[in-house]
Amino acid sequence: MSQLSPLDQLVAACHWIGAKGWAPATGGNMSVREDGRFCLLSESGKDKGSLTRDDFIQVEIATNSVPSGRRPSAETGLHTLIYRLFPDAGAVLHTHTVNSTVLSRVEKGSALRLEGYEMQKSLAGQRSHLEEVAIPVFDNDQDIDALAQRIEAYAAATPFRYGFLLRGHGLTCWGRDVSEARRHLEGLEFLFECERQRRLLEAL
Ligand SMILES: CSCCC(=O)C(=O)COP(=O)(O)O
Ligand SMILES: [Zn+2]
Repeated sequence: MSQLSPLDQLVAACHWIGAKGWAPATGGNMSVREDGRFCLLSESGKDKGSLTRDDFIQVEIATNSVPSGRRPSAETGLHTLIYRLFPDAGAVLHTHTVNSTVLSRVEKGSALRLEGYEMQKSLAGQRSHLEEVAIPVFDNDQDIDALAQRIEAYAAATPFRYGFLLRGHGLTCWGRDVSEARRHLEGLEFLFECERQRRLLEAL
């Protein structure tokens, strides 16, 4: 059990993500739920690998309103959507990795289907490599409200867990707390690397 506060755990996760090279330039954004009403979101335009506690901004989950008047992530609407859709979600991590950027473009369908990998068990509730894990892939959009509406409509028809890919953009994933969100990010990123290698080798 970590002695760090959830925000300090999130700051540590951001540094870890930065060290992995998973949030190049100013890419990526991260948040943690405070309670049923508010979350704390990374400030827009910063290097997410060097964030401190002061770089997180309180946002109202229901309305996206920002009491401080500061500028949280441009993708705030995706984080708040996740907190509304998944009441158990306690932290959200969005990264721009090469694997998630490329695979989401190569995959032309509406989901990346992972099957046959022991590491699927890094995802909460997965018990066997024989089960399929479907990670939805949504076309990217600069209109975050429109994108959030598309994701919400998809989720109503096709329930999913863990995260989603934005085509040519990256992965957004979550967990019940920062620790689980980190595990899901690391597990999914490993699975994406495997899937990229498998597709490359099987094309030979
Ligand atoms: C070069 S990053 C483009 C914007 C983006 O996709 C991202 O994740 C970072 O945006 P933010 O407003 O959260 O800094
Ligand atoms: Zn992004």
